[in-house]
This record gives sequence, structure tokens and C-alpha cells, in this order.
Amino acid sequence: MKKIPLILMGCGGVGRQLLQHIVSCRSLHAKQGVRLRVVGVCDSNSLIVASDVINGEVDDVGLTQVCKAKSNGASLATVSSHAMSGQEVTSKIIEVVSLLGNSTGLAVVDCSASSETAGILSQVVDFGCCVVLANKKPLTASLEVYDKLVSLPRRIRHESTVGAGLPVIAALNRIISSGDPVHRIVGSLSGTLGYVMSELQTGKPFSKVVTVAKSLGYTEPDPRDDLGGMDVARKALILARLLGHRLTLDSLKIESLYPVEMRPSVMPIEDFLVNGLPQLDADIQDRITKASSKGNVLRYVCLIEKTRCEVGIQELPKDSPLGRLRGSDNLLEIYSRCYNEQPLVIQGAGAGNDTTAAGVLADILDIQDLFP
Ligand SMILES: NC(=O)C1=CN([C@@H]2O[C@H](COP(=O)(O)OP(=O)(O)OC[C@H]3O[C@@H](n4cnc5c(N)ncnc54)[C@H](OP(=O)(O)O)[C@@H]3O)[C@@H](O)[C@H]2O)C=CC1
Ligand SMILES: N[C@@H](CC=O)C(=O)O
Repeated sequence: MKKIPLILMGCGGVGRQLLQHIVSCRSLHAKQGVRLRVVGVCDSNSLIVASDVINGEVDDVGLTQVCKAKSNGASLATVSSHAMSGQEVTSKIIEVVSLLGNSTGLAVVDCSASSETAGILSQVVDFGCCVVLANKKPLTASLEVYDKLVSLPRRIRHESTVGAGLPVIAALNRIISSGDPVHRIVGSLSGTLGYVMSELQTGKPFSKVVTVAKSLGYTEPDPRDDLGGMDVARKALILARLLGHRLTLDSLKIESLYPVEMRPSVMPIEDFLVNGLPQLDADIQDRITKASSKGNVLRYVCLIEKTRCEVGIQELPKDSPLGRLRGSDNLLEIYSRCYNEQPLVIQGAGAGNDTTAAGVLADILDIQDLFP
């Protein structure tokens, strides 16, 4: 039986769902001759690690306990009885990485929403480990970090960073490696903003709809990452970099749905959710009504061309492909030499813990040939 040792960073909505998928797929994976051996799981202030990382694992009872504690809002420290500083967590991860990276191999799976993991992941690559990401932040950090992470392309998978479980990165990689030049990508790449925009058409207030999107697991931990366009911008940057564009986040044009007075450094998240959001209801409803009077709808659109990479609201005919989108669905059109008049279109659920974790799991299985 092939064993894939892995360490999971981040045990929130996506990370927990991944652990549940791993446990529930045990017999399927056994039939395929593979076992995912979870050697460690961490959150922001603790790490659970197998007592014998070379041969052992955190067993399924332990993983279930971790999921239960985290879904009750507890820290992993309550399971490990051991709170750690961020630095201690990092050192321990690097210790495991150095033990396993060049022997059994190790997949380091980032399901956190932190920008701090970029530093660990850059080191992990040097130890021969594979990297699997749902977290977009490491791939949208500096070009130096990006280049390091993708320096061994067979060892990195990040399908869930764009379009959740949709096969966007895989499709694009196939087009690129066949030498077919991509000259335009356009689409709706935010499950949250897709859901919000289509729900607003039914007359519901913006503040309520955003709150529901958060409860459905579509939003980032702070929904301002979605509403400010930053989450879509990160996806756009990941795609643009995949196409070879040497861009950084600050070079993108990004439209925000909230004003600077409500940015995270000024307004705490609780204040934004309770008091900030309702102040935005009237304006956005006004924009929806104006668009609707012309037979149009609003969609938050991502556009990547040779010299343009931008994200923002567009008014579109309600019976256009993007205008017809409903709920958290994403839609991406890829134009290239082979897909010229008629683009390659990828559409489906673009957010949610289940589909995102499924994408991460498929990525882990996809690198199995790299393990002995
Ligand atoms: N939900 C979705 O539809 C999709 C999500 N993603 C991405 O998946 C990632 C996870 O999202 P989600 O599960 O909703 O987020 P959550 O906020 O629910 O979970 C984040 C987890 O990361 C942990 N964490 C924070 N900082 C660190 C750190 N430095 N090292 C290790 N762990 C850390 C948190 O710990 P603690 O519990 O202690 O706070 C928490 O367990 C995000 O990057 C998101 O962009 C991608 C595609 C779709
Ligand atoms: N918050 C994101 C989740 C997936 O990346 C979204 O709404 O699309």
C-alpha cells in the first residue's frame, strides 16, 4: 500500500472538511492502493502531531476529535493540552518536514487563510516536500516567494485556490503545456460575490445576503476580503502568473464594495458585520435597480489580458452567460488560439467547504506517484 504522509495547516471550515473526507474515503483509497497518513494538524496556536512521525499517524479517532473540537470553536490546544506560540508551531513543522521530506516524502497542505504560511512553505520546498494549497496568499505574495513555490512544478498543486473544486488550474496548465497561447480570461470567480449579486436581484438587503454567504462557508474569514475584491484579485493574479505575467497584487485594478472608512485597520470585523454592512444596503440596491431598469444585472468580473488584469463590477445583460449565473457558481471563459471564437468554459460551484476540500483531496491524490 502506497502511503502519503501529510501535515495539515489550518483546521477551519475547509481543513476540517478535508479531514472528514480523508476519513470517509478510507475504503475507496484502500481499493486504489493508497493511504493518506496524517502526521500532523495545526491551527494558529497549536499542533497535534503523531508520536511516531516516521511510521505512525494521528488515527481516525484523533482526527474526528480534532474536527469536533474545532467545530465547537475550541483551539487545537484543548485537544493537545499544549498551547504553542506561532514560532513553536513553525519550528515543530520544520522538524517534521526535515525528518520526512527526503525519506518518506511529505505533503504540506495549507488550508489556512494566513499570509504567514508563505515563509514555512518556502522552506518546505527545500526539504523535497510537496505543497498543496487552498490558501491563495502564498501564491500571491512576492514574486520571489512565488518563484520558489513553483520551482518544482510537479511538487505543487493548488487547484482549490481558483474556483474551489473546479478544474481551472488543471485546464489552464494543459492549454499552456500544449503551446496554445491564452490571450484572454474573463469570468466570475467569487462564490461570495456571485451569490450576493444574484440574491440581490430578488430584492434581499445586501447586509442580510452577505451574512448568509458567510454562514454558508462561501466568504473568507473576514468577508471584506471578498467584498473589497481582494479575494478575486488574488485568484486573478494566480491565473495571470500561471500565464507568465510578472505581476504583483498592487499592480491590479481592484474595485471595492465598501469604503475605506470600513477597512479592517479602521473597523473591527464584528463592528463591520453589525453596523458597517447595513450602511451599504441602500447604495448597492440603488445600483441593482438602475441596472435592472435597463434589463441588466451586476456581476463582479475578473478580466486578464496581455496588458490588463482587473477585477470589478460590470453591468451585463441578464441573459448573458455571466448574467445567468446563480448562487455561488463561478464561470470562467478561456480564449486561446484553439479556443478562439468559442472559449473554453468552466462553470460550477465556486465556493463552499465541501467542494473546496474535495479539490484539495484530489490534489493530494494527484501527487501520489511522487511517494515511494
Ligand atoms: N471556503 C471556500 O469556499 C474556499 C476557501 N478557500 C481558502 O481556504 C482557506 C481556508 O478557508 P476557511 O477554512 O474558510 O478558513 P477558516 O478561517 O475557517 O480557517 C482557517 C484556519 O487556519 C488556521 N490558521 C490561521 N493562521 C494560521 C497559521 N499561521 N498556521 C496554521 N494555521 C493557521 C486557523 O486557526 P484558528 O482556528 O486557530 O483560528 C483556522 O483553523 C482560505 O485560504 C480560503 O481562501 C479556497 C477556496 C474556496
Ligand atoms: N471566498 C471565496 C472562497 C473561494 O475561494 C469565494 O467567495 O469565492
